[in-house]
Amino acid sequence: MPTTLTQTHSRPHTLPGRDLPTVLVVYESAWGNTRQIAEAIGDGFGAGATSTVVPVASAPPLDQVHADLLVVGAPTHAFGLSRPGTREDAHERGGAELGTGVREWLDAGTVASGRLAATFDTHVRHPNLPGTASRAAARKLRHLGYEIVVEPEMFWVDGMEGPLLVGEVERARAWGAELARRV
Ligand SMILES: Cc1cc2nc3c(=O)[nH]c(=O)nc-3n(C[C@H](O)[C@H](O)[C@H](O)COP(=O)(O)O)c2cc1C
Repeated sequence: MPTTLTQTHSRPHTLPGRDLPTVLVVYESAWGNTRQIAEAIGDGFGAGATSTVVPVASAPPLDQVHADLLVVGAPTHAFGLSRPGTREDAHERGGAELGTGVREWLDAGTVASGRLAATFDTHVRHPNLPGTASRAAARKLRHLGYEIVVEPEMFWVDGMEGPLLVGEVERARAWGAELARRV
């Protein structure tokens, strides 16, 4: 079942006295490719966690995130995380108008309020450009004191607007399931 801001999963057979881990997936997306990946990652957690998937504009301030695992995803813009200018560029090319991004959300954080984090991005495969949003986000989270539980992961789109390459949604679901085993 897809997870959204308002929907959460709960395990039907929870052991008495053992709470489910909580996972917050925060994403940025101009054309919806990163959103699809974020939702598939949330699906991958299945009933093993209470997971919430939320666009960065609706996310709580980073300092108020107390999830057992924080997952952050963004489209790669200019070899890293988007900036106001690259988001404006995306909007002029037909993407959504985004008032803020993952860079600003992370930069507003002052301390790791959680312990564990993971990052992902969407990225054009051809040509294979250097620099990714997921590595930039992981650096910022590490700097705040988060432990990055797995290597930053890239998911491939066919071009500026997407679509995602065949199999990437399934790979994202599998990545979510793998993350669920790390919390
Ligand atoms: C201004 C701008 C700069 C971009 N720079 C890069 C880049 O450096 N490397 C890359 O692989 N893709 C780049 N892209 C393509 C984005 O990665 C692609 O638009 C994104 O993955 C789509 O995801 P979304 O639908 O979630 O916005 C760029 C896109 C825009 C709009």
